[in-house]
Amino acid sequence: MTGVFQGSLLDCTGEDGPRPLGSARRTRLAHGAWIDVLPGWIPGADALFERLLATVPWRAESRRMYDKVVDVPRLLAFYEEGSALPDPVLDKAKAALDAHYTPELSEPFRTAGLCLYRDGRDSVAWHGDQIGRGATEDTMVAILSVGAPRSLLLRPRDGGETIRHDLGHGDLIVMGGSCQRTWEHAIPKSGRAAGPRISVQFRPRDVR
Ligand SMILES: O=C(O)CCC(=O)C(=O)O
Ligand SMILES: [Fe+2]
Repeated sequence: MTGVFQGSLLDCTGEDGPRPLGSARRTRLAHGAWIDVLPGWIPGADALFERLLATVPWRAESRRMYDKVVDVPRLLAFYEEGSALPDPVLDKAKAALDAHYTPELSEPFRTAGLCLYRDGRDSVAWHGDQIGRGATEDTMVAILSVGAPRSLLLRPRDGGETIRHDLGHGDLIVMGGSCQRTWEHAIPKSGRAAGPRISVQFRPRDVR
């Protein structure tokens, strides 16, 4: 969470596998939402970033906005339930998330969405992951960030202060409880020179 220094330091420890999720710090938010944050969760995150950048079949998407078709400002890849993830480190990450969160979530994470923010002009607008059950039920979305840190913002839907976490280099954030329906999140455009970042979102079935 604190950027290049911490990312590189943890990369040098030679540990194998994700750090224990028991050390994630939980912050309870308004309306029954919460976030868990664990900086430097994945050792070797900078190498993982390079591999994902090179091997994932990144797609550009466009979306209709009123009467215009606009490019989505980031590249995407989606791994459906049951499909092989693009890197063995992501299998380990998913297994660790399942082992830690299944008692609370009552189901495993099933899908992995990947976003590539090529530079500070790429972004995602304010939204909740509300396609499917996230609109009506408590759930979890776990996001692993690799590459250069970008700010992930969270704000309550009904107004209130915005929370910011700078995430990259193997950091983990898990959004839980009512977070997808009572809060919104965004990765705003950045005027500062921002290097590329990849996020991997693990979600349960029928949450998107
Ligand atoms: O890149 C991120 O950390 C957030 C991505 C996101 O919110 C989404 O794809 O729904
Ligand atoms: Fe999202």
